[in-house]
Amino acid sequence: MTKRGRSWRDRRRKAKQKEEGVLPASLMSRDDNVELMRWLRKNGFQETHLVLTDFPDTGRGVMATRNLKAGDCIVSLPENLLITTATVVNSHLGQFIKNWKPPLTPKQVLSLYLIAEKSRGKDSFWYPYLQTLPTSYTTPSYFSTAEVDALPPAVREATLQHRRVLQGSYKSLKASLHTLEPLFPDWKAVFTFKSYRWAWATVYTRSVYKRGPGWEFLDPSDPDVYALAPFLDMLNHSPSVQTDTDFNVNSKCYEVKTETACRKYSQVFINYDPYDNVRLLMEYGFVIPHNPHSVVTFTVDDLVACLAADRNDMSTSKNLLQKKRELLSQENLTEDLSCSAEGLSWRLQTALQVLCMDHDSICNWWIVLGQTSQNPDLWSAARLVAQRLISKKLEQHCSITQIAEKVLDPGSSLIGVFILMLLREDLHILEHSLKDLKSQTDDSIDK
Ligand SMILES: C[S@@+](CC[C@H](N)C(=O)[O-])C[C@H]1O[C@@H](n2cnc3c(N)ncnc32)[C@H](O)[C@@H]1O
Repeated sequence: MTKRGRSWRDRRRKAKQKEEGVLPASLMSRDDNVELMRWLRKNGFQETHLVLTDFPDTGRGVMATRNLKAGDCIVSLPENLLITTATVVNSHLGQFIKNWKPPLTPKQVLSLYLIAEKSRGKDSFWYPYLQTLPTSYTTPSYFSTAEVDALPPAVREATLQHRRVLQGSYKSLKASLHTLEPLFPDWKAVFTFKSYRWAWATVYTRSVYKRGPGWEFLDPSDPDVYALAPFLDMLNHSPSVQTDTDFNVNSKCYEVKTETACRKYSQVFINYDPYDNVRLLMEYGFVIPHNPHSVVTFTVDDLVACLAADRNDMSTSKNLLQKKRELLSQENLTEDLSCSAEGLSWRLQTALQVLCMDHDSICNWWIVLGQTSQNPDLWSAARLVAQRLISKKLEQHCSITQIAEKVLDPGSSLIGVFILMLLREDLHILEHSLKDLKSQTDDSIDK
């Protein structure tokens, strides 16, 4: 029998709880959470009707203890409980940050501060908060080699880029870490790449938007808009809710208002933004099943390759093709060429029709800006190319998914679960889009 890890057993238990309709487990009796709530209240956090809870499908989140209606302010966190660049500048680290060479970005400042405060243990004001933070994450810098290899090429590239940014960020600040020696005699052991990776992921996955004062000594290439917000950062994301989260300059509190009612004993979500699953995986380390914002994207080269597959197609002559490529980039039709559970995006349909035009009709290329029904012949040619495009992508995706299913063990890694979920969602989108195109073709033959 294969040995199953703790995360597998946890998920099994949660799945069983879900099947049995058992209430999710409250986390409020855990010492660290009791301490967190006590600390928050002592520092001006207003009582909420929310409790920390372990949910079967999302892990730790927040549950409503009464019905919440649209317009309710569900969290109000005073400014003194936010960690921003101002917190760091006004701390014992401030003078070091001001003199850092090369200048630090706001994300680097917050990451350094998190590591510094964590290393102070109970002496840190933030200790009750820091001890409730995850000790590791499921963002790209935590993917194993097998997990990176299992990704589709575009997502793999985004993962590697994410890692390069993190490594570059650590490398650039490393040169001046020794200046912290007066505060941290063991700075080499404290500010390691591993601790930086953790702090960086904490800032990435848990910050809310709050515009800072624009410190002249910070690198302006990264905007100063991040704030770590204890308790508020326990709220999970759902694409189907609407929330209004912002700093209220009158009350001097960071507030979350829900625009979506929530029933007592249900999980309270906020909406991070209308992100697709790739972006959620890259930035937050999770994916949403049936995410309405998920898309499979194509490049112009993908489209052209399918056009060229039809050797009789006059629309592929070299000069004409070049002209069409220029047209697409001039009209900003080279990006967001995608399909979703709703079918082909307007941009993909339009780009395909442009590519299917012949010499004579290309002068009037703008006719494709209307409905596809206005150019039935052109659209039926474009639809055939679209079918080839999607069949090809589906074939590639099937083999990527089959390999991933063999090499990834969702029983022992949550990252594996998310990667497989991402791949299967993409398969579903492609299958659905292909079916839709085929039935459109059948309908047009029947007419
Ligand atoms: C701001 S934190 C939310 C609280 C977090 N679940 C915790 O226990 O600390 C954001 C992280 O929560 C997780 N998360 C948020 N929404 C999720 C969802 N709908 N499903 C699964 N994980 C989610 C992801 O790991 C994400 O990086």
